[in-house]
Amino acid sequence: MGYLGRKLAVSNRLRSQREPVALAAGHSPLDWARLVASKQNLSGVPTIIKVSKEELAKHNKPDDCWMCIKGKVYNITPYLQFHPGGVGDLIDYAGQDATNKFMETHAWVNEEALLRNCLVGFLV
Ligand code: HEM
Repeated sequence: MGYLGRKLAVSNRLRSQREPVALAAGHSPLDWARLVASKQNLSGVPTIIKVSKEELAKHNKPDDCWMCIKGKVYNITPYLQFHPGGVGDLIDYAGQDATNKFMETHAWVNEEALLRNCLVGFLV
């Protein structure tokens, strides 16, 4: 099975087990893409920083939510309402390294591109 076939198989498996998530008006993937294209800094920090595990752990609330994926720490707060998988699943990983869960769920998702405006820095 090729890449797209695999993506479809995993995607269908996830969908068959879940109710589709209703995204609020103005929070479609296209709306998020527009925000990314605007190049607005959504990270909450003026410049990229080094983040310790302890610091990461402090940002564990919806209105102050950092998450590490593949060594990069992102401010997920602006993205929460846009996540096609819903807020609930995402918030479980607030202040944590979500790499394993992310890869299990949707290895095909390009988080570096989607979250480039949300980059806080690097986990050290
Ligand atoms: C913060 C980084 C994340 C980003 C940028 C992200 C992005 C996305 C995107 C773009 C989709 C749609 C994928 C597709 O249809 O092909 C999706 C779906 C999903 N995400 Fe995430 N995700 C993130 C983290 C997580 C985490 C940590 C979980 C934990 C469980 C999760 C759970 C899900 C689920 C279950 C779906 C499937 C929703 C469905 O098809 O009904 N995601 N995510």
